[in-house]
Amino acid sequence: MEAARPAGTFVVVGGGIAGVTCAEQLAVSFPEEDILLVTASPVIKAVTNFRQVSKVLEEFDVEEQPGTMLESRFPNIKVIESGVKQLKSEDHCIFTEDGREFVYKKVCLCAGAKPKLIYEGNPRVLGIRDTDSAQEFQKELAKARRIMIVGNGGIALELAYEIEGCEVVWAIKDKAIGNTFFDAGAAEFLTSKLMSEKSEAKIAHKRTIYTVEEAKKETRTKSKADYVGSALGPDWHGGLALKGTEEFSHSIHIETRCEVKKIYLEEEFKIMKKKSLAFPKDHHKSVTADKEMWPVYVELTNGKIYGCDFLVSATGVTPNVHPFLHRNNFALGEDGGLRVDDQMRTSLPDIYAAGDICTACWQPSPVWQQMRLWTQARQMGCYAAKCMAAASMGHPIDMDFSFELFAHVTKFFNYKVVLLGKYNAQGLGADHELMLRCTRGQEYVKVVMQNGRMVGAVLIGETDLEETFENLILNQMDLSSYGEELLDPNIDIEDYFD
Ligand SMILES: Cc1cc2nc3c(=O)[nH]c(=O)nc-3n(C[C@H](O)[C@H](O)[C@H](O)COP(=O)(O)OP(=O)(O)OC[C@H]3O[C@@H](n4cnc5c(N)ncnc54)[C@H](O)[C@@H]3O)c2cc1C
Ligand SMILES: NC(=O)c1ccc[n+]([C@@H]2O[C@H](COP(=O)([O-])OP(=O)(O)OC[C@H]3O[C@@H](n4cnc5c(N)ncnc54)[C@H](O)[C@@H]3O)[C@@H](O)[C@H]2O)c1
Repeated sequence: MEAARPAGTFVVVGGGIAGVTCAEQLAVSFPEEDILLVTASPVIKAVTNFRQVSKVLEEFDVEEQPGTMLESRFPNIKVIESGVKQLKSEDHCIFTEDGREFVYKKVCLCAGAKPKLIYEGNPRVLGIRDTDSAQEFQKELAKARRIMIVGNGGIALELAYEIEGCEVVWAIKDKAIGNTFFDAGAAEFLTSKLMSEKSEAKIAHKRTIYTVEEAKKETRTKSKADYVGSALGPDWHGGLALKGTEEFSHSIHIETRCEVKKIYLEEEFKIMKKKSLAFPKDHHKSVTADKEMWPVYVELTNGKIYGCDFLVSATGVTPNVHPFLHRNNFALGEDGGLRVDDQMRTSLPDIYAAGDICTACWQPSPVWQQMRLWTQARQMGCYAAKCMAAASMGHPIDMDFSFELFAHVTKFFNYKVVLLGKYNAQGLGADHELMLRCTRGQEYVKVVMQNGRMVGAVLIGETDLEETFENLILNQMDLSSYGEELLDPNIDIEDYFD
């Protein structure tokens, strides 16, 4: 006898970009059905002003909104504001913090990720993930004279450029800045901008819009404070004054090829009688001992010790799988995310996952890789909903086109940055060539070539090359005969390949 089809609704867990996009798409696919969006955060993230810049590049704004706004846009979505504390996969149900139980026929887990902090729990170590943690950081920065940033990815890059009025010691494991996005050449291009005084007319670029009044946030209960809110995204710092106590605009010192060896709070440090270093204002002068006392001291693996007001750990994220693991034997990826296949299914029946929580385990296109980014959260959320709908109707669907080519557009140091395909020659071994074009202070163009074909590119500045390069990577045209002309600024490459 055929097993009875489980009753229940479509449920989505998480009110970040992945969850909201998934719920919206389900609401469109099943206008007659109720879609439940269960989220621990008091606000949801909505994608607005979506622009398809080219075939795969997309840009959009993000608004933090109360759940009721989503409900009014999609009358068949119901937002439940409570964290999921348990998932019973065998019974097809979830239990929320406020004591409710919801039975699902299919559920998509979109609970995001948490910052992977070094020295988690130390009161002088901060991480940045959601609006609350960003505001906490801003509050501490407003009292600070010197901070240390540890990590070399997106958050560290943004902070290093944005912070004013505070000395910043930036400690990185690598030899150049921004290792998750750039090679040493691009890093050098950006470092020169970082080290020169920031332009006075700093262009305002605030894209994240916060529409929820402070009052609403203050009504959060203590138990909810244990949950992380949705991750911040493009221009998260646009509305925050990232300023320390001092009057200078920018003061940064980079310590390369080192990690944090140990952290000492002030009292501990005094007893040890070790020496800390003064902030190296002039790189040509020899380093001197610091005469000031600081709330925390950071000893680096290169032997140097710096005192500071606090340390920001911008050291990546871990998928937020913990609330769902109890008695559920999920297959996990190497990075700890829920493994999903090409239909966004986890290893357990009727459970899908999308966004930062999941690890893409399908055979990817040769020029796509997963990165925990805003754009991928939206694409995965949307595609997961389509897969859930297709499975309900009994047929799988083809992989969405957005997974054909990795494409990310962002802004670092006020430059537009476009990353395409294997932009850092990821996984290509020695079997590739790089071509470069660089005009200091203006643009940096790097293409990654393999067997005469373009497989990746980094475009910094207003290069206008993204669409053409995207096409060249997608159509894998043999470009061997063009040689270096490919990057010749005197040739209009768009006309060339028309
Ligand atoms: C400071 C910062 C800057 C960034 N900048 C960029 C950028 O410029 N460009 C870019 O592409 N990406 C950026 N990112 C990354 C991007 O924000 C994330 O990849 C993306 O938002 C992930 O979306 P998500 O929906 O998967 O997860 P999240 O946004 O983390 O949402 C998870 C949701 O699940 C909820 N939740 C958690 N646990 C539970 C539970 N047990 N029960 C119910 N609900 C739960 C949370 O409250 C939240 O609503 C940035 C990230 C940070 C932290
Ligand atoms: N503009 C953007 O696209 C943008 C901006 C900010 C954040 N983000 C995203 O938000 C998420 C969080 O950002 P993030 O900067 O924390 O993560 P990230 O993954 O971008 O970078 C983490 C960095 O920390 C370093 N690191 C890891 N462990 C370390 C340790 N123990 N000691 C020293 N360094 C260590 C890594 O080498 C890496 O440089 C990421 O998914 C990131 O892609 C994107």
